Amino acid sequence: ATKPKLYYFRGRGRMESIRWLLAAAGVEFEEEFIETAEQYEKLQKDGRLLFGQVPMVEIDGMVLTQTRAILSYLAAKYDLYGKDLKETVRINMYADGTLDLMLMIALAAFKPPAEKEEDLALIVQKAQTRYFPVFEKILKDHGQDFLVGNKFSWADLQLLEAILMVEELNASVLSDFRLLQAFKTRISNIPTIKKFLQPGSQRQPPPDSHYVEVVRSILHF
Ligand SMILES: CCCCC[C@H]1O[C@@H](O)C[C@@H]1SC[C@H](NC(=O)CC[C@H](N)C(=O)O)C(=O)NCC(=O)O
Repeated sequence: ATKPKLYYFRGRGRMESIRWLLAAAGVEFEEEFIETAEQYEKLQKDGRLLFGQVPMVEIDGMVLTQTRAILSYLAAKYDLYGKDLKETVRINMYADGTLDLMLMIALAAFKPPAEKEEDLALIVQKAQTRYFPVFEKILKDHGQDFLVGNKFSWADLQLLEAILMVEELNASVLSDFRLLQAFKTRISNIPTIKKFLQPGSQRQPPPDSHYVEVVRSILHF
C-alpha cells in the first residue's frame, strides 16, 4: 500500500501533530517540503488545496486538508479516538486545548523579537496556570495512566507533544505537576513514541529564522 504523503513547510507549524500521530501509530509516511512559492502555487493550481491552504495529506486515495479534520480521521483510523462518543468528545476537548496552546507557540515564531519573547513568556505562564493544572487534575481525578478511559489515545499524544514544546521554552515548567511528570515519562516510553523522539526521526525542530523567512516568502505575510 502507498504510504501517506504530507505536504507542508520544512517545520512544525500545523503539521507537527499529524507527524506525531502517524509516528505513534507506527505508520511510515512520506513528505514533500514546500520550499518555494512555485511548489505552493502548483498545489493550488492543481486544485489540491481545498481552501488554498496547507497542511495537506494524501491518504487512502483522498487529498485531505484542515488540520483538525486530518487529525480526527487519523485518530479514528488508528483506534486512538475512544471506545464511544462520550470518550471521543473528551478526547476532542483535550486535543483542542493542547492544539490551541501549541498554535500560540507556533505563531509566536512570526512575531518581531521583542514581541516574540513577551508572547512566549505569556504562553509559558498560560501553560502553567491554565492548561497544565487542568491536565494534572484530570490525571488525579481519573486515577488512570491515560487521560481518557484506560487506554492510550490521541489526547495523551498531543498532551505529551505540548509538554515537550513548552519545556523547550522553560525546562522547569512541570516542577509543580507531579502527575504530569510521571505521565510524560510513561507516554515518552511507548516504543513508537520513544523512537520518534530519537534523533533522525521525522520530527521537526523548533521554528528558526530560516523557517520563518521561507514561510513568509511563500505566503507573503
Ligand atoms: C510555525 C508555523 C505556524 C505559523 C505559520 C502557519 O500558521 C498559519 O497561520 C500560517 C501557517 S500554516 C499555512 C496556512 N494554513 C492555514 O492557515 C490552515 C488553517 C486550517 N484551518 C487548518 O487547520 O489546516 C496557509 O496555508 N495559509 C495560506 C493562506 O491561507 O492563503
